Amino acid sequence: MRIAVPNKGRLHEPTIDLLERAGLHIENGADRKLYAETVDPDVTILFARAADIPEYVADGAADLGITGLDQAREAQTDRIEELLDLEFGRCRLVLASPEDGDIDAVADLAGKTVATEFPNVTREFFDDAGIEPDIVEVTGATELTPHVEMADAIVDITSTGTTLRMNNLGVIAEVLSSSVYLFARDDVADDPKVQEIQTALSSVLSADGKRYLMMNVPRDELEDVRDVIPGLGGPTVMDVANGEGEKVAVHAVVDERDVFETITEVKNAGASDILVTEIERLVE
Ligand SMILES: Nc1ncnc2c1ncn2[C@@H]1O[C@H](COP(=O)(O)OP(=O)(O)OP(=O)(O)O)[C@@H](O)[C@H]1O
Ligand SMILES: O=P(O)(O)OC[C@H]1O[C@H](OP(=O)(O)OP(=O)(O)O)[C@H](O)[C@@H]1O
Ligand SMILES: [Mg+2]
Repeated sequence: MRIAVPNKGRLHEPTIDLLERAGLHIENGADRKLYAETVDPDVTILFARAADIPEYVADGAADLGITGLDQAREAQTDRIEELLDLEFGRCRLVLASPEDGDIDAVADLAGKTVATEFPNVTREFFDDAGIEPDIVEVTGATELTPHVEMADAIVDITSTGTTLRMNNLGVIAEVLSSSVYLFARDDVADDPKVQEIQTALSSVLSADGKRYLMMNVPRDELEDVRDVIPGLGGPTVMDVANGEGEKVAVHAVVDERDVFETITEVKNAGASDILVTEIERLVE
């Protein structure tokens, strides 16, 4: 099984980090290497440009890919499936034009020029709007093009909005909302190994923002403590060795945001020896 992941740029680090946290430790990867083995002898990592990854997967060079949804849409292939939203690399593809110009609406672009790194997604957007502007493909610094009379508007990525603001561009419409996904070629999407990888990645996302809470509770106070523990399916209750049946251990998965308040509440309800730990993975 081969997974294509971004070789550089902003998606590289978080992708590697996610694979590591999912237990797919990379064994012999080195800077500038194009592939690497993992702890799982059946899983190899290929390093490719974020924009090329959908193509790699569709063509069979890789079986799985991790890249932005925007890139997958731009590749216009029906051979890849979106398996899992990995919840990072969140951004929007937007149509934007100079704040001080006369383009204020999608309809104003009839007969005009739009510059973008995403010509296919852009064409589809304008097709849906029933408008046919000229589309000029660029490979970066798209925000510059309206200021040098190359284009009347752009379709480009924005997240914080800083780049648009700095270049005096205003958003006219959203074209696509994107984040990084795990993709698979359609003929391997149901493969057990693919499912295994999907479960491993998903378990990292499920653990995000969760904490594991452990405490000892006198058996008489168990109901009071149980009442104040929020979250996931109720706590696990176990007898404490040598506790002579008077105390039980209570374990629970709690939302990180609830931990502070919960500790005070369980303590007031009679719990002691309270431990809070991080959770690496949570397979639901
Ligand atoms: N500003 C941003 N905020 C969040 N996600 C972004 C942003 N810019 C790009 N992305 C996401 O990252 C993907 C890769 O971006 P891009 O192709 O620009 O690579 P890069 O990280 O800039 O590296 P390089 O251009 O050097 O290959 C985009 O397709 C998009 O999904
Ligand atoms: O809304 P913002 O937070 O300002 O982000 C938007 C910018 O981020 C991306 O560029 P990137 O930094 O990846 O540079 P690049 O053009 O070299 O890819 C994108 O192409 C925008 O220019
Ligand atoms: Mg970029």
